Amino acid sequence: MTVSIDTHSACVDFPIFDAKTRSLKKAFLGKAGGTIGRNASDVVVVEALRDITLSLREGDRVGLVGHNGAGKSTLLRLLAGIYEPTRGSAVVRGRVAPVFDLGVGMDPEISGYENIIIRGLFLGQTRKQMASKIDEIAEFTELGDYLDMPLRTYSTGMRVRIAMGVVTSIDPEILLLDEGIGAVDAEFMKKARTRLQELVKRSGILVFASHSNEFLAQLCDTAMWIDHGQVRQQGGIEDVVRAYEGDDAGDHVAHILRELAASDSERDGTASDSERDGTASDGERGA
Ligand SMILES: Nc1ncnc2c1ncn2[C@@H]1O[C@H](COP(=O)(O)OP(=O)(O)OP(=O)(O)O)[C@@H](O)[C@H]1O
Repeated sequence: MTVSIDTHSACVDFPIFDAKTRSLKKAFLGKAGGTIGRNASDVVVVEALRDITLSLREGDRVGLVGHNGAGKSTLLRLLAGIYEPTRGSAVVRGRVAPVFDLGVGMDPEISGYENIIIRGLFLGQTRKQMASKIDEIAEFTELGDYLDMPLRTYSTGMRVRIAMGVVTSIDPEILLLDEGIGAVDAEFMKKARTRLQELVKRSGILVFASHSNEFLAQLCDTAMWIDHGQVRQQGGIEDVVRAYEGDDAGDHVAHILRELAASDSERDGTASDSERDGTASDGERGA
């Protein structure tokens, strides 16, 4: 099956039944957040997304940038099928792995091992697939005997290790990432970063919302600037970040992209086993 995402003039409104309507300034656009208005029934609504038309195909890696409340998370949830468009349409073909909240799908009363399986099922894997990956994931987490202990005995970072281990072990057709994944301790992130980049390479389509230009440059090719629920600009990641955040940020992205290209070509000279494996799984996926 070919993977694809197509939305046509998709809108998402959130009706707010208990809004203090007296203090509502009509047509006022703050810097953050979607437009506040009224629907046909005169109920106050937040227009989180307005007329989003986009078309993504296999191989697309799109970063979402924009102010707080611009609509990035709402767009990811629309693509994940968590929200239906209020108007317009959203058609998503392919197995979606939504990675929004690393804690979702984890049970504090069962062991780390059991949580690895559960979390994998939550992301669309089968029990058999998870059983074949569990040793490798366990090793990645470096949690040792803790994996037999109930999850409630873990620190936050230890839980994140489990979640990251599982997320980066799957083969998603459509990977939807919210930025929370950036919040891991630096040393572990270094190790997780390579796995995350490999995960993205295996995915058919990536849509990634983040405020970190470094992360965006590492994982995406193109970007989309969401502004008050609308697509303000779409294009190469450097251009979009430059338009959204200014020249310093644009230059920073350009610098990261140059560094990545340099280290890629350095590695290409001496292709490692993991790279050859990566190419092989690219070919296998989608069969
Ligand atoms: N469940 C909800 N009920 C009401 N309004 C909501 C809900 N979820 C989001 N919104 C509103 O929709 C708009 C878009 O929010 P969204 O979370 O998509 O923004 P975002 O771009 O992801 O922001 P951030 O960068 O701060 O994470 C905001 O105005 C927000 O207040």
